[in-house]
Amino acid sequence: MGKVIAVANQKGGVGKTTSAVNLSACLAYMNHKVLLVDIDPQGNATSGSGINKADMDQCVYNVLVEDLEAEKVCVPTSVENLDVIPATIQLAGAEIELVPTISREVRLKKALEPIMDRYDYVIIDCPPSLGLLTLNALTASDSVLIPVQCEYYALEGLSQLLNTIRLVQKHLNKQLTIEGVLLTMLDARTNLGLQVIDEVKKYFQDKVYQSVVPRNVRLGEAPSHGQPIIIYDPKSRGAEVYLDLAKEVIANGERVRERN
Ligand SMILES: Nc1ncnc2c1ncn2[C@@H]1O[C@H](COP(=O)(O)OP(=O)(O)OP(=O)(O)O)[C@@H](O)[C@H]1O
Ligand SMILES: [Mg+2]
Repeated sequence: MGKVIAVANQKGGVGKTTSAVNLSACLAYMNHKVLLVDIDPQGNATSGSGINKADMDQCVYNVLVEDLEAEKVCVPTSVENLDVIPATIQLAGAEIELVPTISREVRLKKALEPIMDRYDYVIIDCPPSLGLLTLNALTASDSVLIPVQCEYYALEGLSQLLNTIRLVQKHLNKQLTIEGVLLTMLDARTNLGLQVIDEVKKYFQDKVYQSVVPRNVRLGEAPSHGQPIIIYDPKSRGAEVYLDLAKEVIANGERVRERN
């Protein structure tokens, strides 16, 4: 049975999609079967993994709102072992349309159940909000990976996210844990970035990944070519760091299995 990891932070532009796409592609590159689920109406994880949104007449919206089987919208990517459940702008309506529906927070979890045994990892890219779409992701997940941008105000707003995680643990998904905190977009030339790393480590301690994602031009360019960094520029620093992150995620999973 695959492990489900939500990539979440309600703050916008902190590197959620970049991390979801590239962690997924690196896990797939390391021979794991991976499903990337885009539940952000912006659909950036969809286009970033090379899927043309204009070609899609169905997406995760139809799964969440109309009970379409997840496998009907699952598409392979040009990366071996990596499938995507895409999102298009149609999903923007779901946040409101789901409000009156039964079990509105468990729709994604239920939809993924029939295809879970096909994958080693399911990575969910969340929108920058703590609404019903993110709640669906947290309810469907074993753990949450939290990207934190190395900038002033980095920790601001995180208490809201942690609070939501606690509420989900209490009411919807007891199993949910914090997978890890990923520092992103570090500009190593500034002291500020290093200060933020210290501060985040003080707060989250051993939950912070050793891998820290630098600001890297190639990482910023890759989405416009519809390619994960491991394909776009496998020798770049960005590719190296996301491969290291994938190794940490795998190793952490093995440690947890040994403990249980
Ligand atoms: N390490 C990096 N180096 C350079 N550019 C980056 C890096 N990480 C992300 N970016 C760029 O920064 C922008 C925001 O990143 P991204 O889309 O991953 O954030 P997000 O948290 O998913 O945003 P949103 O909240 O809108 O969904 C994008 O243009 C992305 O290409
Ligand atoms: Mg995003």
